[in-house]
Amino acid sequence: MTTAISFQGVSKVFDPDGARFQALTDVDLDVEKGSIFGIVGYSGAGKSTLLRTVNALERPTSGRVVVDGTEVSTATGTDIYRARRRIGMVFQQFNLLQSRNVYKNVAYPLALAGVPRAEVLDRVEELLAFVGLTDKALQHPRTLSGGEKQRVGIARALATRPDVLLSDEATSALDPETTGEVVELLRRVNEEYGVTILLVTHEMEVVRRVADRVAVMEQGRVVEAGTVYDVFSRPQARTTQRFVSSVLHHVPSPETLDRIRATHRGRIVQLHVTDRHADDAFLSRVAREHGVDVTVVYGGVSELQSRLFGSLTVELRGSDAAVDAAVSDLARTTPVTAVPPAPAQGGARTQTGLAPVEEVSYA
Ligand SMILES: Nc1ncnc2c1ncn2[C@@H]1O[C@H](COP(=O)(O)OP(=O)(O)OP(=O)(O)O)[C@@H](O)[C@H]1O
Repeated sequence: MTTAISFQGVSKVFDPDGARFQALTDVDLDVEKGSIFGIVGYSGAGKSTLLRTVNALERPTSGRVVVDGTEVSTATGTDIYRARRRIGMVFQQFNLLQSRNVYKNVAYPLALAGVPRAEVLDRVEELLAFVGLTDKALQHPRTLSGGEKQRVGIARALATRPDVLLSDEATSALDPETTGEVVELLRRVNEEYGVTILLVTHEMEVVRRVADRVAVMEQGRVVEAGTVYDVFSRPQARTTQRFVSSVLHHVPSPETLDRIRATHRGRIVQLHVTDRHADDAFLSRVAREHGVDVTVVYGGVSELQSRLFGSLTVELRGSDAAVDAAVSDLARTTPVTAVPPAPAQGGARTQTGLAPVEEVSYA
């Protein structure tokens, strides 16, 4: 893989007025050229600080940040100026110049770079057409909707033909429909201009829709990273499980599980479904071969990056030996988690809703 952005042991300590605060600790990540890489985490996790090291708006206290071969973390003078021209940025609050119209906002970085006027005109026209705002060129930002303002922000960020686009919560101020439009636009920026996108968000749905890979941050550290498929289908860290459960509803909440338990007296297990099961009537085969009844009592299957994944909660009924054999058989192709009887009223519950307490894994 060709690496566009490399974070190598990046740590950042803020020390305003002696109040030392460690915002980043030993972050190691590589972002592949031409990919969309999501960084998620709750407020204060250090996402923006990490993003801002890429264009040297923040300097690491230790470690290195390398963008297309240039070590931006130590670059100064013309080196940093040159590196920044290759890196665009969009912000949650758009950061448009209110006194200038849409055309002049998009033209601004080109004017700063001393690009000849005729060239500026061509580039701005092209970009306004790309983001669908040709007819708004002479309007001022205050007359635009949030989605339109962000499209101006994206056009402006692309003006100098960057290789990398940094998106800092670009959709967080937008409603869900407008978020979808902006996410779609980011996908086109990636596909049509080949721009590598590093995208900070607290919205897992945005990552699900558009990112190739994702890193989950907590208290300044990366707690999990991988392809979007792997992270969504088998989240490991508790924070990741919370984020994933906010957008996927394949797994019953503890309350729903209690209700299921009350009406289904057989053995209840939860199964991960992956694309290994795509054309496989695995449940009916297991039922037939082991002479057990299998009923799906909860679950769902989604498609992510053109691959299947999900979770099924099933009830198995038959003799203990037959059910044991069926569970062992299922566990050969998928992780199986046994669901114990519902706890008595007031009993402990998991916080995430991803799996009941005292689960027994057969995987
Ligand atoms: N210039 C600064 N001086 C002191 N502390 C800072 C500074 N910038 C950020 N921090 C602190 O570093 C921590 C991480 O902030 P950061 O903005 O990177 O988090 P985040 O994950 O992007 O969260 P949010 O989405 O709320 O911005 C926060 O506790 C924040 O208060």
